[in-house]
Formats: sequence, C-alpha cells, structure tokens
Amino acid sequence: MIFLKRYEELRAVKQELAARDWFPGTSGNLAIRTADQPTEFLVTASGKDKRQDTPDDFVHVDASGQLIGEQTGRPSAETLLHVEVFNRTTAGCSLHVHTIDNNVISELYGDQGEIRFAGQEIIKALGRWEEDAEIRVPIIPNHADIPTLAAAFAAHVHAESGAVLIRNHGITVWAPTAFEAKKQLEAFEFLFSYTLKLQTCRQAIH
Ligand SMILES: CSC[C@@H](O)[C@@H](O)C(=O)COP(=O)(O)O
Ligand SMILES: [Zn+2]
Repeated sequence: MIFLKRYEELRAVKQELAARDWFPGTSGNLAIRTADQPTEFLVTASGKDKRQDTPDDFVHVDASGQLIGEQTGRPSAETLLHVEVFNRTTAGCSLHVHTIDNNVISELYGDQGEIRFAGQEIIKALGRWEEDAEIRVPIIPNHADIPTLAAAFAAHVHAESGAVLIRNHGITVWAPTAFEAKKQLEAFEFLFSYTLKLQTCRQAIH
C-alpha cells in the first residue's frame, strides 16, 4: 500500500537526518506526498523531538494542511510551506532542517537575497551535469507570521526540485522522491559547509 510505503520512507529519512544531528531543539519538519488529486501528505507532528522514533511522529493532512479524519496530533507549525510545495509542484517530498551552517550562510548572504554555487562536483547531486552549471538558492526573510512566510517561500516554488533558505532559520528542500530530497539536502549542506570552511581558511592565510 502506497500510504505505508511513504510512511516508512519518511520515517527512514527522519532517522537518517536525526543521525546527522540535524534536528536541534525540536527544530525541523518533514513531509511526503501520499496521494494526488486531491493532494494528501504526511507531515511531522509539531514540537516533538525528531530524534525520537514514536508512533505519533507523523500526521496525515489534506492539501490545505488540515488533519484528515480522526487524529490527535498537531501538524508542524510550518506545514503551510509544505502545502505550497505539494500544491505548486509535482514534488513527492519536502524536507526542512535548521543547521548551524545553513543559518550562517543565510545570514552572510541574506542581504544579497541569494547564494550561488559553481565549479563543485557535488552540484551533480542536484541533477546538474554541465561543467558550467550554476546553482542559485534564494534567501527569504524569516517572517514570524507563517502565512506571510509561506507566501514569500511560494514565490520561489516552481520546479519539481528546489531549495529556499530562510534567513537565520533553516532550509527547505523538495524533490520528486524522499531519496532525491535527502540527497539534495545533503548536497546543499555540503556546499554550505565548504563555503564557510573556505572563507575561514582564506581569512587565516591573509
Ligand atoms: C523549535 S524550532 C522553531 C519552530 O518554530 C520551527 O522553525 C521548526 O522547524 C519546528 O517546528 P515544528 O512545529 O515542530 O515543525
Ligand atoms: Zn523551522
């Protein structure tokens, strides 16, 4: 059954991201599409320690992020961002994590409104195989009002894969499958970490 397959896929991604320590302070939320027309998806329950594996880790919601049927959990506070991904694209999975690296990058480049990467082998993990491929990640302000944040985020959600940095908050990455979304998230975090280390090393030399 597709629902159970997707449930297990999202659970496995959650465990892998937890092993990377990418859920500090209960931050982060994950979502996976379980049905089309109408859209339904599983999303992490709000406020939980995502490093723990429990029967209440996910809730099942509709295209507007409302609980389907009789469930007791509370959907992630940032469910509306995943709603934008699933309603605007054919993506199957959407992942949001707060890491030190993605927060520092978002602050360093926040005034520019974006960060660009080129000349890195790992860009191929983002599906770009040309030698001169350039990857652009938009950086949006961290609006406290979630509908406002979701609207700013939605302006950058067009393709079946993508990523948006929220300044001093975190990153949301989406892709057709859970495998692809995790791969792309790892590639972005690699690029962020590389950029910060390179800048630190250059400053130490000069
Ligand atoms: C504790 S981090 C702040 C949260 O508001 C949020 O940014 C987050 O990523 C987790 O919220 P959640 O409601 O658990 O999905
Ligand atoms: Zn968050």
